[in-house]
Amino acid sequence: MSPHFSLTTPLYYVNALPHIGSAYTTIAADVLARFYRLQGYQVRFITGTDEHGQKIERTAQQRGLSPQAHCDEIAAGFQALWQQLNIHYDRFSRTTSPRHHAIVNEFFQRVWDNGDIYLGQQQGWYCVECEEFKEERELLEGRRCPIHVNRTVEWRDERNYFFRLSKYQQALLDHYAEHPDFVQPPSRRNEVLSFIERGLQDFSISRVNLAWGFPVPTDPEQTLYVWFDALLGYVTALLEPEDEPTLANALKTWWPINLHIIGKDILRFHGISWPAMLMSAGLPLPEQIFVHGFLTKDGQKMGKSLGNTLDPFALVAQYGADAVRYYFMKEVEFGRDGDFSETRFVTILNADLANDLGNLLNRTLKMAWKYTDGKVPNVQGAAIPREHPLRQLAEHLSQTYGQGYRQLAFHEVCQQALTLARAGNKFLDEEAPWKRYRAGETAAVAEILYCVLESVRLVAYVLAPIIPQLSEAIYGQLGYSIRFNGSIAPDLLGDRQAQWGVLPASQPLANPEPIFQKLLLPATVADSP
Ligand SMILES: Nc1ncnc2c1ncn2[C@@H]1O[C@H](COP(=O)(O)OP(=O)(O)OP(=O)(O)O)[C@@H](O)[C@H]1O
Ligand SMILES: [Zn+2]
Repeated sequence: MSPHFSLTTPLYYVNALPHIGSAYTTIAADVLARFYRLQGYQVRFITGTDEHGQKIERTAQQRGLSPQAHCDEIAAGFQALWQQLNIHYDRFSRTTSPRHHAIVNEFFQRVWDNGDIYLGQQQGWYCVECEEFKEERELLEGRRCPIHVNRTVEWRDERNYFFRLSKYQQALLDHYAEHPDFVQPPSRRNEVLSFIERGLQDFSISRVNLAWGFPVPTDPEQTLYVWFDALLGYVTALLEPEDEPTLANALKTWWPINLHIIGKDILRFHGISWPAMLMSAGLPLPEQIFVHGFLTKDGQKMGKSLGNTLDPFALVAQYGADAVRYYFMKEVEFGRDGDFSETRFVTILNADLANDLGNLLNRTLKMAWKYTDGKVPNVQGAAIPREHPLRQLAEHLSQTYGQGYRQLAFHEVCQQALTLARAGNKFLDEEAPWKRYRAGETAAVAEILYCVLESVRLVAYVLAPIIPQLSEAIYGQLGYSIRFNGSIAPDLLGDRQAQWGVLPASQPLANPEPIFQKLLLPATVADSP
């Protein structure tokens, strides 16, 4: 049986349509899902929407809609964007689904039976946008949330059910000690660890005066806290459509989740509350949580609540899915913050995809039509000496790219692939096959063209999880009918295509057509000052 890999994005709040921040996490998860599928893994890639809580109730009210109608509309907006961005998720988990309700009830019961839920008095400052209590010392001047700097927090004083988080402090510390990679990158691990070391307090898992949520199973006067139910959306997503919605069914094949990809805003929920809840319910913990940085505008987190976002629908409509996917994977080191600039966007795409990669393919294909009869030159890749500069770089790429993906170092994978494309251009310039052809050196010309075409193929293969449509187009130009979208052809599975020398000698090539048109920076969408 092929190995399994399960991964999630956060389930996004449906307080507004998705923005580029939500797209960023989802692109990264899709890239990784595609990488693992190409490696022959069975993948379950989960995304979805988190639809309960006060924030949603209020937004629906402001829009004059019922909460459910509001959620349906926004959830459809998320799905539409994922389609445009060519995101191939396996499950879209919505926390208002009846099946999710059944899972939440069963999970609550386990935690209840374990004695970890009790009634207490909750007092504190609450950020509705975060759906989280904040400590006074975290707040900005004027009692504003540090993440939602345009919102003031609200005072709450109510009788709520609490989860005994403090009971799990030592168990969490032990888990972090035994699994040094549980939270990545290390800076985030240290951040969450020092938060645990400062001492954990029980947190309330119910609300009064809130209708939009699941009732607390043991006390329907209270509504379950949105985060208690939201995190369980990951579990519900593991059910097969024909399964009864029970925990046993949900957990039987895909649990524990291999990887949660999240932004740093929700690190404490994933690195502390979630594992403690799972421990209380007697379930194994997810293998890893990878925390990426923020896309910022003028140094501040872009967010739906702040309203300083970039519209991903417009960006994709203008530049195409692969351009958007490539830019964010290449330009922002995964784990760090990154500012978006449209000028930079256009510059990078033109340099990397139009020039270094697209133009290299195009000029080489044209030469192959002139000098080798529109076919891959009749050269055996294996016969190219190992010291050949392109073969050397290519073999280095095939040995390292997998680790790059597995470590979520997407920018490094892009850089290394581009290094090979650039070397291909330099090699062509230096070897000048047009001159050598005129000098009658046909064998040398065949070898030069073969090596460049094979390098382009390898770059396309390595980058296929990031730019699937472009990679498919490149493969098409090289005479393959292999698809990187939809179900994966068996000859793509495993690492075979990542090796040097795969391009078949004498394979008929397609007519050269530019695969990526140079982008213009329209004045109307130029960066604001
Ligand atoms: N600016 C951003 N940069 C990177 N990722 C982001 C950004 N904003 C949101 N995300 C992604 O979305 C997740 C949070 O989802 P949420 O639905 O709360 O979006 P949000 O835009 O932050 O909403 P709000 O502004 O109302 O808090 C983050 O953990 C991250 O995965
Ligand atoms: Zn907040």
